[in-house]
Amino acid sequence: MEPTAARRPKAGCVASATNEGLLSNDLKPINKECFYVAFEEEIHSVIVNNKLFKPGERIAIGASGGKDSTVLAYVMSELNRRHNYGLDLFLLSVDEGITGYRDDSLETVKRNEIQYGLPLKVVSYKDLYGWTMDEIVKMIGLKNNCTFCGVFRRQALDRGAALLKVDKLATGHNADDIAETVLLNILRGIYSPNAYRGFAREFIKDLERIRPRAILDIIKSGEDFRIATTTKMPEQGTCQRCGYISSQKWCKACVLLDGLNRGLPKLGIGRTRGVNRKDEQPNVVKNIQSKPCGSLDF
Ligand SMILES: Nc1ncnc2c1ncn2[C@@H]1O[C@H](COP(=O)(O)OP(=O)(O)OP(=O)(O)O)[C@@H](O)[C@H]1O
Repeated sequence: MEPTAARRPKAGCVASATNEGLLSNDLKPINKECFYVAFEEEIHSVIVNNKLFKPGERIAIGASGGKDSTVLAYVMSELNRRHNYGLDLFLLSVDEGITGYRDDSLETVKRNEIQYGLPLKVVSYKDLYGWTMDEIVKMIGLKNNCTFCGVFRRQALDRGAALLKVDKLATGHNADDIAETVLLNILRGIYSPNAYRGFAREFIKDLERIRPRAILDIIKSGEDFRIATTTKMPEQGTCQRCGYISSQKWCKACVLLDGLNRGLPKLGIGRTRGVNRKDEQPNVVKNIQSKPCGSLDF
């Protein structure tokens, strides 16, 4: 997608989004230019029909420099202008401190800042937690570092959003990501946290190859789940340590950070549910009665 071109719907483009994908009104696959128009207008109708934003709101766009959030930043700024949403948009990036990876993609975000004229705020793990991911990997190795990365990123986005005083945060999570989360939540209920993560992604890709709509069907199934009225739901509160969102006394980020700072980084990893099982719980988790803050998968 050419990022700076302001694309206005063209008179000849009559394509629309259907359940079977993007088609022209004579049900032929659409060309590139009309695809862009249909794609953007489909997003516009989702925004309008679901009343996602109100005029005057401040919105942060989680900008990783990857393809999904780059498209999100482009489409949000374009639709805001085209349809006069009246939103104040910002780019929010988390620098995890991964040499050769995030430093490169942050360069893309800096280009987006200029191309779309959106103010950029970068928050770093080093500033927020005192550790870069490179330093964490040195301590814990390659096996469990994704837990730190995902949990810290989720909270870093909250913290960045608070610094920017935004009303909402938009992320570029796509249908594959949501379908994967639905499957993982089922597998976690049956097996254990983090089990089958790689399998779930591969399985979704295999299904998509056979039948692209399978992704949307999995999402629909997830939306249709009903939680038994007898199930006790976690209550949203704040972490007693850092003050950020948590359903437990300490949020997962503080549990992990505590382990890191004590030189025992594995303490906070793994299933922290069932705190009463002595054989399963490291001391730190028992002491602070920690349970997971929720699914923190990005
Ligand atoms: N370092 C980051 N800084 C800001 N936002 C992020 C960061 N990492 C992820 N996000 C947000 O979470 C979304 C999903 O991230 P994920 O890691 O699953 O990458 P992805 O699906 O490949 O998306 P992208 O192509 O945008 O990187 C991103 O689109 C972005 O909005």
